[in-house]
Amino acid sequence: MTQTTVQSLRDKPAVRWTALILVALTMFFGYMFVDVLSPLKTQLEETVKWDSTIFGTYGSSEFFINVFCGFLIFAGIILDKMGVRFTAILSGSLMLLGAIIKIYALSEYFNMGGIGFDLLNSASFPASAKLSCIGFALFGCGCEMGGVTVSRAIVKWFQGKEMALAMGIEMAIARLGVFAVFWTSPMISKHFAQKGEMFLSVQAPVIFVGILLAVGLILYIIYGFMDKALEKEQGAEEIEEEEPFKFSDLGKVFGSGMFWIVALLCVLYYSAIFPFQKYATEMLSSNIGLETETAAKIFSMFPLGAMFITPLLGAFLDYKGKGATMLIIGAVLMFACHATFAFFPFNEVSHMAAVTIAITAIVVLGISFSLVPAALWPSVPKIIDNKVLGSAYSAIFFIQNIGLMSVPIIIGRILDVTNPNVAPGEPKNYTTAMIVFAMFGVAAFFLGFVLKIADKKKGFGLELPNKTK
Ligand SMILES: C[C@H](NC(=O)[C@@H](N)CCCCN)C(=O)O
Repeated sequence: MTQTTVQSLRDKPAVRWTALILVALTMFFGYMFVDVLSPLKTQLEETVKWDSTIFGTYGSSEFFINVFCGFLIFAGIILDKMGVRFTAILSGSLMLLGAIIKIYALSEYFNMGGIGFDLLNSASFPASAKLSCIGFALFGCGCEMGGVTVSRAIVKWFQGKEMALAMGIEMAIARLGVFAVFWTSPMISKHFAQKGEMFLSVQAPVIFVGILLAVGLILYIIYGFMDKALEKEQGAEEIEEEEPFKFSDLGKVFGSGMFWIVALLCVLYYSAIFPFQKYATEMLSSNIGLETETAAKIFSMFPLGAMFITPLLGAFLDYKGKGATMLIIGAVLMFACHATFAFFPFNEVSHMAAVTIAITAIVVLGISFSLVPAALWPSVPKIIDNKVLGSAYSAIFFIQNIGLMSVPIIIGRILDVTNPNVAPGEPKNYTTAMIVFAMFGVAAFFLGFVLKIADKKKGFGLELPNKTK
């Protein structure tokens, strides 16, 4: 006699992996948009007169609303109250709205005195930059909200199944987005620059990724139908999710010493990664004398390496442990890369040697960027009570966003101060800026040690494997 069991949608691998691909693709487009202008810093300087301070402020603006209005905390509440479907579509819409504003800000029409130009323009801060910041800030709300929502969606579909693998793959797909944009953005820009279309040379890459964000919103809507079908089938209460957000949870989270060590380690480490991405292309062309397109291609090896190694290191952590050690090694490697760009005399060696050393340093940073995220995020459940895990993650993101917001401004200011007589588009001295990035590595290294010692004393099991035999 054969027995037939009714399979839930979650039990069908093809269905749950389709759900993952739908939400991960939107994050892929989101991460592309985050860095769409990063390889074009020099062109922005020449075309729309953004000096390094302005560029830094623009880079920071992604996090303005998340930090100053505490939007990330509200995002958690919205997610709890309205659910994954609504929040996913809201975050996708915010990302698209931000993109449309940025596309308008970089248009020839606007910059030639179009609607809103006179209202926003000032000698010290061009209207194109102000409006781009507004667009990027709205986009940033959607992107960070999307990040939290996607994690929740993965829990919904994968809890009790391949959840860590699904999270690793989602992160890898996001890294692929950064890789893709460091290739496509300079290529599109060059195409229009060669035709003498200066505004389009910075606007067209944004239009391209803006269209992808519209596709991303459609994917979120399609995901919404799958989400609804799952809820209808099982009933929302049957799906084990994290506890709903409560303000009192924040007290418990902020009262934990271990939370502060991890949150500070996170802000220090990520402050030397995402803000560095914004300056890396110009730093490479300045240090080694490369064209923008070539410098961006070299830098694209960073997210690509991280994409392949992160899931492997996640698996290593699952079976062998050594989470705190991985954080320490990651910080050392990050310091080594930034210190190389700060101190190595690239102009005193052959071009070939300079390029080889630069590529090696970038690959080392890629390994570091695999070690730290692979070890950091899965460490949080070991030190924080499961009941307040959702609040802990949003609190860590909030603290991290403060660093991601401040550092690009600081680096931009440093570049302008240390390069007083450098004309727009000319190579810059990046030594001081790179020393600052390297110092974040030193601080993260010490915090990694503090974490390891605290773990040894209190027995959180950060060095132990996740999987029990
Ligand atoms: C998972 C982690 N993402 C984050 O930390 C985000 N809060 C920051 C993303 C910055 C770009 N918007 C990661 O990507 O490792």
